Amino acid sequence: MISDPAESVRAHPAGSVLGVGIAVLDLVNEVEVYPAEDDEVRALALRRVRGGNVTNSLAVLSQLGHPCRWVGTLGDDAAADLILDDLAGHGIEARDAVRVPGGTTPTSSILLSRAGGSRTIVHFRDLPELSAEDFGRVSLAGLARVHFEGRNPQETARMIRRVREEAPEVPISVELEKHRPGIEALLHGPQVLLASRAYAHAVGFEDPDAFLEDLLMHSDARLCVVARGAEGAAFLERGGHVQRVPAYVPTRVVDTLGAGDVFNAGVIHGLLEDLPAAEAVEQAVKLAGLKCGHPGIVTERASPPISDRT
Ligand SMILES: Nc1ncnc2c1ncn2[C@@H]1O[C@H](COP(=O)(O)OP(=O)(O)O)[C@@H](O)[C@H]1O
Ligand SMILES: O=P(O)(O)OC[C@@]1(O)O[C@H](CO)[C@@H](O)[C@@H]1O
Repeated sequence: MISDPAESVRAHPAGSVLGVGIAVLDLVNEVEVYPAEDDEVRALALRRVRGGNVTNSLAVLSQLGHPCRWVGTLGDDAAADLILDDLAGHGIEARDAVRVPGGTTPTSSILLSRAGGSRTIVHFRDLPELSAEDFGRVSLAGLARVHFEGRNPQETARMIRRVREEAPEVPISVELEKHRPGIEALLHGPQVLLASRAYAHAVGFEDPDAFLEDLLMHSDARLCVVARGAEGAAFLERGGHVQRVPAYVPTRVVDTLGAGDVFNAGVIHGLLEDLPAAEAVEQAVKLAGLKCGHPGIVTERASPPISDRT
């Protein structure tokens, strides 16, 4: 399993992490090098696994000892069964998941290049997303934290409002992975915003400092973080200044699929452990870096933790 920050893992009976977002069937084809258009190449390996940003993050959080719950929509197909089995195997509670009659579970066809460890994702989705009405049926009792994918902004903004009103003591984080129309509606309410570099670019920023200052100014978050791929991450706390954290470079980058999801889990883990923001981001960078040197998000539950190989 991915380890290191996990070395300090303790049991977390205090409350669970509720993750809200899509679950996906990932068809991961490992190839020697990324092919050219109209090429025909043999894959070296094929994995059919559960994916999706929030469920990936929950799988890591569960591995780190946090009780986890997921809510989102699923199709009416074998992929949904695979996803539910996998979540159950990770001890992630999914009883609030909404199965859409006749629906197809979102599917990502992924090429993972062994040459560079990069992942290229072609994502298919026509499944309706979780509505605020569905979320209204989800119990907010016993939560330590809620983490939302920044998608379906109008509905997600209503879900955030519900958490603020009914469980004001529960901290909220939102992932800003892609810029979507109306996403600004998600900047008010969450204490923590976790952005990707792609999001920063999409809203017009190359420079992480300027991006984080702008994001903090236009939100009421107390912590804004941006993941920067092989350049690591940067963060800004309200009242502080931007700090950059260099990437943790594994011996060899073999698989960056889900690095952002692992990174987000690392930050959330740090905050659940009451670490200062700098330490939470540092250990998230380390966790994500370790993950890049290792195939998959979490390995077989039976296998021993990988150690820090540098
Ligand atoms: N090539 C890499 N080497 C080391 N760490 C990496 C590498 N790529 C990503 N990371 C780590 O993973 C985090 C998330 O990476 P990012 O590329 O933003 O995610 P994704 O593309 O999966 O959304 C980064 O902040 C960094 O800490
Ligand atoms: O590599 P990333 O971007 O961190 O995330 C990968 C991933 O969560 O994103 C897709 C959904 O958008 C999933 O198919 C896949 O598992």
